[in-house]
Amino acid sequence: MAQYTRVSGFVGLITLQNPPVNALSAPVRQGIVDTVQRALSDPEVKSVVICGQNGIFCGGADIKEFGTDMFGPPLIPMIHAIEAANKPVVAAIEGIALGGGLELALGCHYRIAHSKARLGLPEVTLGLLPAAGGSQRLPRLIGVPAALNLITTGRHVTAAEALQLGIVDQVTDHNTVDAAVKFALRVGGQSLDARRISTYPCPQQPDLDALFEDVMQKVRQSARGAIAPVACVQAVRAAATLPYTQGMEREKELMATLFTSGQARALQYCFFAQRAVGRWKMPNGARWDTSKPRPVHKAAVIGLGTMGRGITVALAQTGLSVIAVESQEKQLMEAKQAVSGMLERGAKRRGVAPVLDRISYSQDIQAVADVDLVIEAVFEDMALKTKVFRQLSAVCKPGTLLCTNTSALDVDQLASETPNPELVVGMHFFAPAHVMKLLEVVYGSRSSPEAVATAMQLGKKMGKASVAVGNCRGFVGNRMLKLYLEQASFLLEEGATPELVDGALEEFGFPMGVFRMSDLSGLDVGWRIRKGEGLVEPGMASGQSARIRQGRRYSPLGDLLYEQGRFGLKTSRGWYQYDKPGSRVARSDPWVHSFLEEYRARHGLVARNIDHQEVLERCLYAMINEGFHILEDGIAAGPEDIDVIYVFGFGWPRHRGGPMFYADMVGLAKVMEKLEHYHQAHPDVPYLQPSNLLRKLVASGSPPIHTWGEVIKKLHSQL
Ligand SMILES: CC/C=C\C=C\CC(=O)SCCNC(=O)CCNC(=O)[C@H](O)C(C)(C)COP(=O)(O)OP(=O)(O)OC[C@H]1O[C@@H](n2cnc3c(N)ncnc32)[C@H](O)[C@@H]1OP(=O)(O)O
Repeated sequence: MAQYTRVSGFVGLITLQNPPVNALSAPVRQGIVDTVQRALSDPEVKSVVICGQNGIFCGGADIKEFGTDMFGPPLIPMIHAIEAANKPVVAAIEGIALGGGLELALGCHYRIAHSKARLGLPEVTLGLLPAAGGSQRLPRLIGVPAALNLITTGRHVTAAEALQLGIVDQVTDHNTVDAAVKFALRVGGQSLDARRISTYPCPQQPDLDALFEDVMQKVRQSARGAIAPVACVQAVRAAATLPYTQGMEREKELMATLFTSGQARALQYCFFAQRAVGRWKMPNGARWDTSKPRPVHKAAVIGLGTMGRGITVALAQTGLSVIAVESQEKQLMEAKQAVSGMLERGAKRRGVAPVLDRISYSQDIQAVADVDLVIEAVFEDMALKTKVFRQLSAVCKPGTLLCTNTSALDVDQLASETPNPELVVGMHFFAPAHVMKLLEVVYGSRSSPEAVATAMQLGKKMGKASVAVGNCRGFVGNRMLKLYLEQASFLLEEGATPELVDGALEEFGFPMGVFRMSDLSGLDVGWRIRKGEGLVEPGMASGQSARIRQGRRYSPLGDLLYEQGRFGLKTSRGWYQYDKPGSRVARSDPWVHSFLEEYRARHGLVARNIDHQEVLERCLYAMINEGFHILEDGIAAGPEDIDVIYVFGFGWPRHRGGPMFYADMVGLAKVMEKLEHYHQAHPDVPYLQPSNLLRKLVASGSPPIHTWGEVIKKLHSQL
């Protein structure tokens, strides 16, 4: 809807009304068309102001309408009518002007923004381009390089930057609508010839071809297979080289391809999934809207290794007072220096003062006596963590939340070491903890809804996509990752190389293949995890039974590399070789190839040709199948939770929506059939057998992903 009033005698004020973000739904578009017409036909009205209710201009097109039969007046003629008006139209931008919202403002003759407003064309993040003239008007207004930057990244700019770029005409700290009305009164009756952006020539740019070639190359590289950023460059190129009307034709043509693409569906699914995970629920019925978080002002971090340092930075940057505890003096000093460095670099990037004084350091666990929440981040060892939890229970004030950053260990076991197990939850951060956007909040069987709500709220404050998950080995992310890693190693045994496997996964869109990722995180880390699981047996790695552990197929390849001192990047040798320790440029290593050949010969394995398709199916479908087990077990509340975890924590390409969405796109029947095929070929790998839930979904006609919950509910009620 749009409300119309006449203010100050001569100004028609149009207010967009569609909470929460005044998205341009069909009724809003109809409202704009009607009210603009009314203002233009009223002889008393000399000028028009468009604003949004509740301090928000407009969040763009209504994303919920995409994929439905869209009705109502289309955006493009609506914006053209505003631009063509013979009375000045001023956009009063408060809060946000995003996507179609900014395109609407660009159709206005003037734009006035509040100093706290943010503007942008984020369509690319939804797999689209600004196709209501945004790709044609913005370059004409601010020049090609700046428009390319905004449109291909989708980034939001502040009002100050928008003013500097020339997107807005004025910024105010006061009431924006009042300022816009005053402005509208002043410009009423003035010529609008120079105010219609579509009539501007695109600012001249030296060597346009070279500029576009360079940008296209960079965009293709960073897009990792996403098509929208490439289409955005093509649309801006049309603005720079064609008259406006032809440019609009090109914009429409490019949008037609994007609009119905699987990538747009995936990206829009991710948008809503990211928001849906905030509405968490636990199998016992506890949920986000009935559970009250506790206030957290002061927190503590125990253990200042890599994870503890990152968590300390993340907490301090959120505005909390933090006590950072490390029992070893040397470690503590090193950590203090490292944390200060991280805070200073972060502050410099954001143009703010570093918050070093929010952190105090101590060697003594007694220092945490009065904190509201503790995050334990000591070495991944149950005995050590148990000891810390016992100490914390004795030291902390009643009601302190005790959180563990374990990546796989049993949260219930840790909780059982404390007198108040309801106050224990997992807060599983991902390295580097102050950078990575994912947080798994792990509830144990006795965690209280209040404890979960508090951890979820803290995660949100830290800017993390926080997902509540149940307690099992590896939770969601690492439980699925284990099978992905295993399949990759099996493929090496069967004839693949690290380069082939990584090539297939990087072509799929992962920023890094599995072996490059292992080199980065350290082969010693993986070895320690396997040792903790009782899988590494000294002297077994090269023996006859090396390839069977705990009754199942096992690949000791990672253990053998570890035994050679090849830990990855840190030793400059791993699955690849590196010029020096820490260098990130992975080069093929002939040693690894001969090692694999000798290994196969020793174990009587005959190398066969393996193609990219098989790599993807084996690695991804094994992981997806585990995702179905996780849903069946109730460890994740829905497929969105798994997908958000993979997109935000494991580099799953967002334009493919996450593993469960991908399975839906590929077709559940096909995923099941392939799993059956690979299980038949590898009967010693039980997890290749399709899960019960996958079978049930296929038997129910492969319903769309948003309805899987019903099948899961039915499955649970049968148990
Ligand atoms: C032929 C031409 C066709 C199409 C043209 C398309 C051009 C476009 O305009 S595409 C849309 C561009 N706009 C965006 O991408 C903005 C998306 N929204 C956001 O980035 C954020 O929501 C925000 C506006 C910055 C607000 O953030 P925050 O305050 O953190 O609140 P949220 O939790 O994110 O959102 C609240 C609530 O609003 C829903 N929502 C937000 N934007 C839209 C939208 N454009 N359409 C529909 N719904 C929207 C969001 O989903 C939340 O609701 P939930 O129920 O919680 O999901």
